[in-house]
Amino acid sequence: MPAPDIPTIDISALLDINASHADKQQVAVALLRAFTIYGVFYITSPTHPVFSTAKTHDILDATQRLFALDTTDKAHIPKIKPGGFTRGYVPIGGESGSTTMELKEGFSYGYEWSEQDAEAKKHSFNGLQGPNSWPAPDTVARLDRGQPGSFKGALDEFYLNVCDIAAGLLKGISLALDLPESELSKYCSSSETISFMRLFHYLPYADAQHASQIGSSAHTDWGFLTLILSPSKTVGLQLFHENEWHDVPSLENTLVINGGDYLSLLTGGKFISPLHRVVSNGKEERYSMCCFYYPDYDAKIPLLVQEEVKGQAASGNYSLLRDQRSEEDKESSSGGEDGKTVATRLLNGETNFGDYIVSKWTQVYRKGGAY
Ligand SMILES: O=C(O)CCC(=O)C(=O)O
Ligand SMILES: [Fe+2]
Repeated sequence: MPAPDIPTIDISALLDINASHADKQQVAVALLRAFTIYGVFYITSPTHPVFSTAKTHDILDATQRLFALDTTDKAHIPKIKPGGFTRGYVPIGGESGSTTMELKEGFSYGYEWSEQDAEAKKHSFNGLQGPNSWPAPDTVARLDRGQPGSFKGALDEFYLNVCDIAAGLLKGISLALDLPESELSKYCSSSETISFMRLFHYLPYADAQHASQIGSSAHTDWGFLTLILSPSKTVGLQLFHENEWHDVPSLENTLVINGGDYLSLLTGGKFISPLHRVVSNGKEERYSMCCFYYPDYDAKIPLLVQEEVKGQAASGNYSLLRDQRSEEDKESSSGGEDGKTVATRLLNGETNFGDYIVSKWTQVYRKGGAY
């Protein structure tokens, strides 16, 4: 299906501390429309480095070099583990949001603590904070291609820049909700230390029905915002809108924004957390760089919309509130609280966002995985 008329919004005013209130308000109006009709849209800001062809090339190049490593090098990158804190290599089949095999490999990294900070903080890290898991130093040196520090440098810079863009977007979203500009930032005082970036390499598969294999199963994202760069022009991300799947093709010098479940719940469902998936055209590989921007670890669902939120939860469309464990894991676990009970505690403000997300990552972890 051709894509619906998904807008591209120039968010420059939200990134410029000297912008006028009227300019920011204009962006807020566009955001309100995009979030309430689609939940997915493109953003750009022509003078910001993230939206430049040169920086897009750098980050794609670093991503492709990483996934081009041979099996032995990849085997030395620590693999993601169950338990919530997701850093390191995601092998093919090592994760799924459903019972379908997801044909992708990934690399997950986030805030780069200096060694001293990591050492000093190690006893007080929350369940979503901790040091990154990079490839072995000799592998990183090869990825640097003669320019020491360039590989990690490109990835770190991209992550921090994208977090800044997310923080800017929150101002516009606050205005779109008729709240003071700084309102939603209150829930994100240390978001960049628990949010993270995932680099993905999707492999082609032949199943045109996407039943036995898929790139990423149909799901909604759990957090505040997801910001996606995918320089490949091939088929990939799709949005479920008005009962049909629509392609969301990459557009030059833009990021795709996906509203997350947390944001949708804050707004009592007014802002859509869209159902989306990643599929293959059977021929081409695809690369994407996705930043999952979270609220603070101890954020709750604010009381302001609590009653409406309970209503939304009953409709059951959020992946955040669904049990995404494999059938095997559901069968083997007995006794503990079921997913629904824990989700209700989140909605009642009895559970932190962070503690809850830790349990979600464990749900989508799959044993094994191939290189
Ligand atoms: O790779 C993409 O474009 C999106 C991936 C995605 O939806 C996810 O990992 O949550
Ligand atoms: Fe997603």
